[in-house]
Amino acid sequence: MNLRALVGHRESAAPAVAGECRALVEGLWEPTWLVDGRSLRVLAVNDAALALLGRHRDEVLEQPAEAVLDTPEDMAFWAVAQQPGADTALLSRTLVPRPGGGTLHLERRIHRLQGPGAPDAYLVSLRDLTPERQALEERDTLIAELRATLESTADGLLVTDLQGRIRAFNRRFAQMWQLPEALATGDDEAIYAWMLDAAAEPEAYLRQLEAVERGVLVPATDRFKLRSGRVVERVVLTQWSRGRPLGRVWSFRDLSERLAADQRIETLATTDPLTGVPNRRQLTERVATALIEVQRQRGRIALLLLDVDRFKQINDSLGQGMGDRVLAEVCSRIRTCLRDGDVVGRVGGDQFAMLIHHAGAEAAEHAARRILRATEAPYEIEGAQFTLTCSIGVALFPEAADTAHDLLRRAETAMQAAKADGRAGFRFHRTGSQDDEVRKRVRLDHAMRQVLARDGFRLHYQPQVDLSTGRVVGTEALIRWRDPTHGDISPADFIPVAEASGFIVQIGDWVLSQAVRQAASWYAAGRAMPVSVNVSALQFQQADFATRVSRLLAEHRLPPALLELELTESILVRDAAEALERLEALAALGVQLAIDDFGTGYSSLAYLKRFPLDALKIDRRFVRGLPGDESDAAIVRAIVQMAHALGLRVVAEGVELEAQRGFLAGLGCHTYQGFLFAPALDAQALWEVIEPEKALPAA
Ligand SMILES: Nc1nc2c(ncn2[C@@H]2O[C@@H]3COP(=O)(O)O[C@H]4[C@@H](O)[C@H](n5cnc6c(=O)[nH]c(N)nc65)O[C@@H]4COP(=O)(O)O[C@H]3[C@H]2O)c(=O)[nH]1
Repeated sequence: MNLRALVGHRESAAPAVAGECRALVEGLWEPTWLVDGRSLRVLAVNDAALALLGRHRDEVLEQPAEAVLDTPEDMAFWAVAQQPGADTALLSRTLVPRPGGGTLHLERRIHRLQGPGAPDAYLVSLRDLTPERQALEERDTLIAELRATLESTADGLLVTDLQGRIRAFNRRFAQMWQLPEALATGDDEAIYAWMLDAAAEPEAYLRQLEAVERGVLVPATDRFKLRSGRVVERVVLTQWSRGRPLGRVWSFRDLSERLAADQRIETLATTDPLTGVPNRRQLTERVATALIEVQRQRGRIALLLLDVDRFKQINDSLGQGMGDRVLAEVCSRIRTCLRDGDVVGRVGGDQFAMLIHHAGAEAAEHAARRILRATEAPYEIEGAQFTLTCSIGVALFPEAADTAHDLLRRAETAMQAAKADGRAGFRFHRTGSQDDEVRKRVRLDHAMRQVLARDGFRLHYQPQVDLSTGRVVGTEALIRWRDPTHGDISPADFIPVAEASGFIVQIGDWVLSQAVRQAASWYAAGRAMPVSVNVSALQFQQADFATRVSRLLAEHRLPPALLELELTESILVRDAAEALERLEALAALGVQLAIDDFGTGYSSLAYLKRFPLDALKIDRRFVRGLPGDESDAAIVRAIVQMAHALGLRVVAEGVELEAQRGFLAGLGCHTYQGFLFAPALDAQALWEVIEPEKALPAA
């Protein structure tokens, strides 16, 4: 409907026009009224205006214009409206009381209708801004609430659009990434570069990021480490609006404390707080894991259970604090006796369990003896000096049991048996056949002691022959034991028993003095014939070993160069620093030092260079396959080359065939010994080989 056209009629037919104007105003959506231009009285007003302002039609119709809206601004407008040059229009916002309470935010427009045919009237219309204002206020509140939520979370949050442009991040994010103040308002690239630089492994970080970006809409979670050492979990979620992805929310959570706490809980749950070693629970688990592994490889393990004898007395007499110190010391001594990979755990008040890998009866026995020796050495704690003993029970897998729980129980029973046996010792958990074996070893050990006491051992000497000249240039002393009933007993059988029981020290002493005496007597007879003597680890470890050697040489007036000591590789590896000291003392005496059974142990160039050695003996296991076995040939060739490079003499053992001799000579090996030339002979027979013309002088 055309307002102007309609209102234009009023001039010609005033009452009809007033009615039309009213109808026109009534028909408008907006709250509107019409004010007569001359009288400034309200001509017409629509229901929308009356409802909004809470007025009744009769209150305003024909009334002065300000009867509808009486704000100061409106009143001022109408007051001067008749004056020449006065404003003909007004547009502004205003506040009026809402009928029934509250305030209305209005935009009011007064507009004088002008132009040909237009009635002389003012059209006043209102726009209710209240809902818009409310929406704005609500949005501001919502934003404030969201911001507060963003800031109140413990996670670092970063909001980006789909192109990765940063839209917002919270303070925690800036803290977590240690974002400098200047960067916080910096450009996106600088922030991203900073983040990349803060990652402990930038390459991996980038790869993870790319993976996240590829899967735009898929929620992703990953973890990475910062250079500060902190571990961060990242969760990426897509932001949606009306079914369309808008961007992503990256939340970063610092897991370091949680992981450390988990670790602490795990440690508390699995370790013994006093000694720091695994507790019973963890030890049992470790045994169970080892069993699975060992079963697969058909291997063996030994479980030793140690109980400190009469620990209650220690606790009662020295106090519980000291008792704890003693247990800690016992534990640390046990640890020194174990190899890497073996495990000690505290499984009870004064009980420790040791898991020994790859150990059969012999190795377990060695370990038990080592541990007993270590724990029985004198203690000095806070000025108190004392000694203690321990009892050990040994259970072997697969003989004794095949579960961790049973193995522990068997070790415990064996430990109880050791206690019942008088303490300060060890016992195996026994099956019948093991019993037999141990009985045999005990008998052998006993017999050995008696043989030594009545001087029943003999030494034989195996000639060592120069490969280039064919002359005998040395001998190896080998112990012999002939039992009246059992005949010859091989050193390969009784030496390990003597080593396990410690009796090897006495046997070794005897061999050494016997060999020195023999070499001295050959020397006195005009034959400088070097003698090599096997030295066991335990013997070598005696603190006064070098002194004893020196005393023997002096006593028999043997030039030190005529005595060679054969040591096994394990001696050098076990306690390298101490071994070096002892070897240097021996080298200083002038005796020769050789590594026996070279290649079977822990061959390492490092120790060959470090120790003052003179010779290497190639183990006869490598000589056996010569010259046909390629791997033996390669090993022997490598050993000879290495010895040449280090300026060491090489002696090949166990040469039985001419072809072996020829091969070794071809390689430049210096000497050999073996049945090809002669087995170990008694001194008389050897003399006949080396000095057929001369009679043997008495040893
Ligand atoms: N198949 C074969 N064997 C040969 C040949 N030539 C020599 N043999 C044997 O090889 C062994 C060499 O001694 P070993 O490697 O030091 O190995 C020795 C050594 O480890 C130990 N042993 C012997 N006597 C002593 C000793 O006085 N003290 C110490 N600590 N250990 C000793 O007992 C091991 C065995 O000694 P034995 O039975 O005397 O065995 C000796 C010797 O008789 C050969 O051509 N073929």
